[in-house]
Order: sequence, then structure tokens, then C-alpha cells
Amino acid sequence: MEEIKFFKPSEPYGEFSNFYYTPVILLNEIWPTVEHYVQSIKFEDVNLWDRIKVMKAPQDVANLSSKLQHKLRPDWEDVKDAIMLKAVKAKFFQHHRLKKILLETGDATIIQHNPNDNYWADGGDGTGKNKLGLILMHVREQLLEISKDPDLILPPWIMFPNNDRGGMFWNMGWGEDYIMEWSRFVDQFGAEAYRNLFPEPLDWEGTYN
Ligand SMILES: Nc1nc(O)c(N)c(N[C@@H]2O[C@H](COP(=O)(O)O)[C@@H](O)[C@H]2O)n1
Repeated sequence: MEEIKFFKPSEPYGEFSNFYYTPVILLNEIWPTVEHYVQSIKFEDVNLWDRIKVMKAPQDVANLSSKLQHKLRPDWEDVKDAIMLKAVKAKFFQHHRLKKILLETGDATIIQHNPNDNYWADGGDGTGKNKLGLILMHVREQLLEISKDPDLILPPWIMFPNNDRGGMFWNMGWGEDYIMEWSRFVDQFGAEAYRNLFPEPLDWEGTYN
């Protein structure tokens, strides 16, 4: 079985790192990286979230969080896997390019290779739990259930299920760019054929007209 190991964002498969710079929309807000989101949610104090969200480097975010361990929400150990899954899923559903990279790993085992982390990574010698690698493979399965074709651009209601069609998100920046890229893809693919794969839900009715 092929193994894919990753760690630093600048290295091969660095896109899988939580430190990789790519925005994610969660809780109706845009977070600069998965790391910014996960480290914020560790705390109940939302003022800390605002402080973290504007920090540039994910490493600085992780350093600040480790200094604030005494302020951790009491249930963190119970909820951390679910929160990480939610954030990683958002990242790979919200970005077609990243979704494609993940799907193109086929059935390879994905491993976060970090000697300093026995939980999210392999501990350097394979004794770690590699939870982030397991979560990435789980998200890959979820994507495969929707389509096995890495090049297929998925409909906005699947990529961004929490963004209402009538919302401002679709009229500017990232949301508008996504709709334009998706529309071009649907035209090339053939609207009827695409619609057969992905009939629009009620609130997106008229999209293919
Ligand atoms: N690229 C990279 N650099 C580091 O220095 C790292 N520690 C990681 N790993 C990520 O760091 C987070 C650690 O979470 P906890 O503070 O233990 O809760 C986690 O997102 C790892 O994936 N990556």
C-alpha cells in the first residue's frame, strides 16, 4: 500500500497540513487556515477567537494556544476529533483544487509525519495515532461518495451547504468566483447531463436555466 507522508506546508502534499494557507468558512466566518479555526474553538472566550483570527502565521497561533492551556474549554478532549473533522471537511469541500489533490491520492495511506506529535501525527516513528491522516482519509471517502471524478466541480449547494443561495456570499469575492468557475464547468460538461448527476435542491431551483 502506498504511503503519503506530509508535514510542512511548503513540502510535497503540504496542502494537507492544517498550517497550509487557505481560507475556510465555518460558523459563518472566514478563517485564514484550519489551524486558526481549531485553535480558536479550543477556548470559550470569543475575544480570543478575534485575537487569533487576525494573527498571520499559524505557528504563532499554535504558540499562543499552547501558552493558554489553562483556559481550554473543559470538554476539549471529548470534542476535538469532531471539531478537527468538521474543519478539514470544510477545507476540502470548499476548494476544488484541494479536493482534486485529495481524491488523486487514490487509496494511499495518508500520514502526518511529525516527531513532536503523537496524536494528530505519527510521532515520527509510526507509534503516533495519526488522527489528522485518518481524518483526511475519512474526508476522501466522503468526497468519493459524491463523485469519483477528481476533475468534476461540485455544485455550490454541496460545497457550501451553509451558505444560503440568497446570501451576499455569492455576490462577491470567493463565492462569486466559485459560481463563475462552476457555471463555466457546467456549460462545458452539458447542463442536462450535469443536472442528471446533481438535480438542484428546491432553494437552488432555476439555477440550470
Ligand atoms: N505544519 C505543522 N507544523 C507544526 O509545527 C505542527 N505542530 C503541525 N501540526 C498541527 O499542529 C496542531 C497541533 O494541535 P494541538 O496543539 O496538539 O491541539 C494540529 O493541527 C497538527 O495537525 N503542522
